[in-house]
Amino acid sequence: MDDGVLIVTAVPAEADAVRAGLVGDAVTVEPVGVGPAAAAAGTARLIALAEAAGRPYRAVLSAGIGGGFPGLAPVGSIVVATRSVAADLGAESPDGFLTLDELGFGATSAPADPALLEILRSGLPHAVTGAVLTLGTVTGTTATTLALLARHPDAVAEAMEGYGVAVAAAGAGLPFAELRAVSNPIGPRDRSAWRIGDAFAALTAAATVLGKELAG
Ligand SMILES: O=C(O)c1cccc(C(=O)CC[C@H]2O[C@@H](n3cnc4c(=O)[nH]cnc43)[C@H](O)[C@@H]2O)c1
Repeated sequence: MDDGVLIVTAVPAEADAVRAGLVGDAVTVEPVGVGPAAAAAGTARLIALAEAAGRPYRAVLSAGIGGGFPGLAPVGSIVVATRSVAADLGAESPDGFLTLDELGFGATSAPADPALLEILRSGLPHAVTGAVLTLGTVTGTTATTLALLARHPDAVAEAMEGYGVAVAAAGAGLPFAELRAVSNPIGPRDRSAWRIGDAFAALTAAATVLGKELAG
């Protein structure tokens, strides 16, 4: 017997929004904290606890709100990640940013599991798909927005946890995917432009569909 699918969010309000769309107990939703370190540590702990209880998860999703790149992922839209990228993990140099891969220390891009990605895309046909960047610092200037897009032309959104959840899932040999509801445009910081309620509503609607797709 397995414990189904684990959906990891950053904060309790995101977990509540996801749970509000779910029926049954095939999906477990847990908040583990903001940022990639909390996400990796919290996810690894939840996976280990489930394994120790003899009810291992069969897949792990990172879900929550996120920023959308203007013109690519509008506020209120749902984003399905083709890959989750640790976009600020590396080194600055006079010639530009060097990724961890370029430094020879490992991969900074975690691709979505192909089967999970197909489930998300077919269940959410209106979702925007593309790379979702994981950042330790929320982008707040046009310069950083443009630099990120130049380094990652396939990026459509950013958040703070996906890559961390992916590392924990990979460590346990579990399939991984990331889903985001866009709460704000990426760019010059304007907290008044955040539409967190709209994003939570989109998250609940997406969970309603996914609960059925993931239960099988
Ligand atoms: O308003 C602030 O100053 C502020 C600073 C840091 C984080 C927050 C959050 O509310 C983030 C919580 C959660 O939301 C995700 N998120 C949402 N929008 C973005 C974004 O544009 N860039 C990165 N992350 C974003 C993130 O995954 C956090 O867990 C508020």
